[in-house]
Amino acid sequence: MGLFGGTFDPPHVGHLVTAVNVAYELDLDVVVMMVANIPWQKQGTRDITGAEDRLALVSAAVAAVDRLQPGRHEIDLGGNSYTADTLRSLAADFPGAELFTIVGDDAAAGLPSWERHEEVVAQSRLVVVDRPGEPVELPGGVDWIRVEVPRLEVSSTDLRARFTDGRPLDYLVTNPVLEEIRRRGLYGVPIGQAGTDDR
Ligand SMILES: Nc1ncnc2c1ncn2[C@@H]1O[C@H](COP(=O)(O)OP(=O)(O)OP(=O)(O)O)[C@@H](O)[C@H]1O
Ligand SMILES: O=C(O)c1ccc[n+]([C@@H]2O[C@H](COP(=O)([O-])O)[C@@H](O)[C@H]2O)c1
Repeated sequence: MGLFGGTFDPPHVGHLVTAVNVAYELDLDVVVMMVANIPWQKQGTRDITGAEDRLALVSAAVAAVDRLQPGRHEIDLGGNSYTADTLRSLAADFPGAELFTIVGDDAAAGLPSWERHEEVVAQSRLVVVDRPGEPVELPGGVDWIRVEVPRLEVSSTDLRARFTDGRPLDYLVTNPVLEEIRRRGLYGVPIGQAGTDDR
């Protein structure tokens, strides 16, 4: 089972392409896209969309995708989200499952700063995918599994900026996610904006 966690504010095609390709390459039955409740290292740097809204976007993103599932364990655990606790919770729910923690190389570089990171390494195999840009030095002492996936220069930060300044979102974010954003009036988009639905 793969654990692919994130803030997903919002989820984009870079996340989805990563998750399906890692599932395929490592022959994982399921990859859980785990929505961080409080991404403590990002908190304070900007306003973060509510966790239930972000979960609804991830649910919309993966609804039609085999092997991908939305995860609400971190929301249910509450408070700051620590991957060490998430892995424990998944291990309790799926006894005996081999766990793979999947991260982009930017997140991988930060592993030593994670809460009880040695537990993360002990409880799971660490999988890293490269994002576009400068190669990142991976923390030592970890037997990283590197998986090549199509590198897409997409980030949630860029998408939020596009919502603000009106640049196109097409092909960077999937239509079900855009519809859910409109339904919920997130990122400054008027609720039920014309062209989607009238709710
Ligand atoms: N384009 C991408 N390709 C591969 N992995 C990605 C990509 N974007 C994000 N990731 C990985 O997905 C996980 C969750 O990322 P996150 O939700 O923070 O997205 P983000 O686009 O980096 O967000 P932000 O721009 O707000 O920091 C992290 O492991 C991150 O490295
Ligand atoms: O466990 C931690 O302390 C920890 C600190 C920072 C990030 N993480 C995890 O790394 C993943 C990517 O995080 P982020 O903040 O880039 O969305 C996500 O699963 C987070 O829960 C985990």
